[in-house]
Amino acid sequence: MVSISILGAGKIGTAIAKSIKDNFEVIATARSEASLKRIQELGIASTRDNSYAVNKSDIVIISVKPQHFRTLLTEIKPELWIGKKVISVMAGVKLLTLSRLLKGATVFRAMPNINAVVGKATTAISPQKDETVEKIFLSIGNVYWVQEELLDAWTAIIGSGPAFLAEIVDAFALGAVACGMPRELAYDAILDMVEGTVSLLKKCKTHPVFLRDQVTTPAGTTIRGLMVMESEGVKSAIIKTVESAYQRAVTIGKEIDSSVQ
Ligand SMILES: NC(=O)C1=CN([C@@H]2O[C@H](COP(=O)(O)OP(=O)(O)OC[C@H]3O[C@@H](n4cnc5c(N)ncnc54)[C@H](OP(=O)(O)O)[C@@H]3O)[C@@H](O)[C@H]2O)C=CC1
Ligand SMILES: O=C(O)[C@@H]1CCC=N1
Repeated sequence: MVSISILGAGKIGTAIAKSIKDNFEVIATARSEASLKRIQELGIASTRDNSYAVNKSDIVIISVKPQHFRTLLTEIKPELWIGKKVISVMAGVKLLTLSRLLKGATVFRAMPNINAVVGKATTAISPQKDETVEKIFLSIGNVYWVQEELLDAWTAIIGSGPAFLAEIVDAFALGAVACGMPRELAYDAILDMVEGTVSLLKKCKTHPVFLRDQVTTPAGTTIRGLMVMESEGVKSAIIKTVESAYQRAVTIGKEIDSSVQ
């Protein structure tokens, strides 16, 4: 069985570990006792010793925060990277940086999202297709092989996207409460509506603007709401939201690259 170590089994690392543990031999690392215990309780081997984990495995997934990457590296003997496949899910950290630091390893950069927790992640991977790497990420959802140039944008839209959508759902719920709807009913109904809208957009492959126009009755309710969205700059705010997250991914990449020279 192919063995995989997951260095930094937090939110994303644990979601991956849970999904692959039946098909791969998995060992996960963390720093705190609480995290190590949490991982063990899921039936996954855990250790604080990153060198031990890397030494034991064919494939290594690095899922610490980018800011913790440098410290992580100091804990692993450099010769242990030789011959390993190493997949980083860290935001921003470039393949060039990885291959410079992990000498002798074949490096991949992947960007999943938190939907991995329910097997619905949308992961982009670079640089070139590898069957085993693909199998790992197919176990948490859909996989797209893309050029690395797209990964910072992917991070902003698909990686951070669930947080942005959650904010929008919450805003809808507050609107519902403002109109007198009970909060719990509102959340259930809004999530159904979001799911249905996504199905419609996917099934009919319609442009979102076409769907919008189908809903918008002349002198009806929707146009009044759309007028507010327009005057409040909602679309522009969302474009800027994504662009700002993208810029941060680019900056993280530069910061990490210069901090590990
Ligand atoms: N959260 C998300 O939605 C997404 C995150 N990512 C990327 O995934 C990475 C992890 O994010 P996330 O899971 O949210 O973060 P978490 O903080 O949940 O997880 C990070 C984990 O790393 C562990 N850790 C830190 N330093 C070390 C070390 N030296 N040795 C071993 N373990 C260590 C921490 O251990 P302890 O718990 O003991 O402190 C923690 O469990 C980031 O680089 C992020 O950019 C990518 C896509 C989506
Ligand atoms: O916020 C972050 O930096 C990470 C990357 C994508 C989602 N969370």
